[in-house]
Amino acid sequence: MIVEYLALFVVIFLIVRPILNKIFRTNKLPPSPIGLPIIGHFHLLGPIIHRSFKQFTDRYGPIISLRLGSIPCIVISSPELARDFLKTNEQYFCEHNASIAVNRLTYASSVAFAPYGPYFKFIKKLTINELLGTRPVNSFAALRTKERNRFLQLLREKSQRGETVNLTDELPKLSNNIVSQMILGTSNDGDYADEARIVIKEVTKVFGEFNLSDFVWFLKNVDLQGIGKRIEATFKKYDTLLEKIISEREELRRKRKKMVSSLDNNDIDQNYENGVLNNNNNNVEVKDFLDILLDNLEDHKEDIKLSRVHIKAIIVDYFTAGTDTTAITTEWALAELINNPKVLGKARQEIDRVVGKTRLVSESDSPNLPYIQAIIKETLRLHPPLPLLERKCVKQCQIGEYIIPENAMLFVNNWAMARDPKTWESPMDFRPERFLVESNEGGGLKMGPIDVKGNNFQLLPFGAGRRMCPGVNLATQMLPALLANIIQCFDLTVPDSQGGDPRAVNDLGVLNMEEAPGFTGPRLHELICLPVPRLGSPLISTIEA
Ligand code: HEM
Repeated sequence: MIVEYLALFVVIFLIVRPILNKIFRTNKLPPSPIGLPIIGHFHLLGPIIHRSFKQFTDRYGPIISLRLGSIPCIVISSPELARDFLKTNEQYFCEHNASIAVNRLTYASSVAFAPYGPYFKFIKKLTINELLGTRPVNSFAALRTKERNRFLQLLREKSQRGETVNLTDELPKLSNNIVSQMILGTSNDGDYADEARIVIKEVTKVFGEFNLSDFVWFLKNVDLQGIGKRIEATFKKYDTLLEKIISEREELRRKRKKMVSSLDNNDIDQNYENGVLNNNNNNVEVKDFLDILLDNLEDHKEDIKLSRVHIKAIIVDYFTAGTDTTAITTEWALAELINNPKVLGKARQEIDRVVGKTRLVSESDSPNLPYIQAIIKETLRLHPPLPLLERKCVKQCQIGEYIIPENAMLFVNNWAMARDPKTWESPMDFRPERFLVESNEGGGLKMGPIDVKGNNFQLLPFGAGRRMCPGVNLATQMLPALLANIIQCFDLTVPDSQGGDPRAVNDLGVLNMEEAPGFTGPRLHELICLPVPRLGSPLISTIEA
């Protein structure tokens, strides 16, 4: 009997509460589907969270509130709301929300999840000056060319042997080689690459999972989904790897110091040129980002003193943030081009007209290749590598008619915004032309006003404002040239037997474009292609790594 009364009470409470809220406006939260006690709206979420959020948005409008366990969440899905939250009220949403997985896997010292305070500002400045600002990104152009050429060579070898290439596996290797050499130096060319990539894959997977322990307070220490166990296993693997990388570097630095102290002042002047030490074995050592971090650790000259744990966390941050995002963008772009041969044809026409057929496209050609750039933008629109921007409300605030509670999670649904016909004409079509406008100078097309840097809030693949992605320069330099090189040199044909996955491609040779669950919106099916040199392209024999 008591159970029946209790059930009746819960049902009445669930029905009456929203009505009372509406009448008395007691909580002024945005509209919300009916939730359950304790778990809130968890039971309504499917495996791909941004899809579930879009279904709620289609029903309740562009701003909704949810409760995931005990955590209030706000989901927004329009450029106007994105501007309200990320620009007009940016001070309330300038932090990322750190989950249990993030805290453990980044030693609770991640820059990406740090509060917007002195530590974050110090590392951001250091990163822009030494790694990801325009100057350092330009200074690594030769490294990127070398890695792109290696990738093209791989495609050439595969094509000569008549073998397929698994792009889902190979593209992250390329991006990880670039990011890891930018951080750890070119002498580490591939030393840790395989181990690092496996670990990064595991880290990004765990980051993307909704862990009940994050949301239901009494499950905080209960590992119902087994995620905690996987976090620990992943942590052990990469902590060992990072210790190895840092210890080897410390040993090398000790040797370098010894060598310098054995030189007299004249020798030092002769051996050091522009901050570069030549150790007489033609072995020139340039300070890389890891050296700069270790300088801070050893010298303690800066206001912010880094610890070994900070350094490990920073490496994890940049490895994970920079690898999958760029690889997945290239993979989706190639898949879209395979499914849209007209777009591919126009892209090639542009390359042949601007660059010709006797040399490879280089990064410096990008400004003259607006159609290629528009393909990258269109890919980032339809397949944003971070389908959900996640922020945390650091202080209760009022936005429009709604009160946003402190510690609420904010989700900006990039994926849903790209599919809104109010913002985009025929949103589901892959149409790079939407980003181009007529050029006054001699006809033709040029880039239109919508950029990827969040300035007009229609397109937010890199986020916006103070917590916007610092890798945007690197990604926008790297992606157009890589895509252009691949399509300049090869036709990618899709064999029916996509690694034995019958659903990856249909009878007409059209690729299945479904996504898998995950932090970075990966493709459900691997992209496996047979590279065939473009007819008569003499370029392929000239590729040098
Ligand atoms: C296509 C490539 C990439 C995309 C689409 C992308 C996207 C994003 C997004 C959406 C955010 C969150 C921004 C926000 O909250 O407003 C972010 C943050 C971040 N990204 Fe990227 N990213 C890419 C490449 C990179 C690369 C190459 C690196 C570095 C090597 C990088 C490092 C970071 C870091 C450190 C953060 C945290 C920033 C902070 O907390 O302020 N990203 N990225």
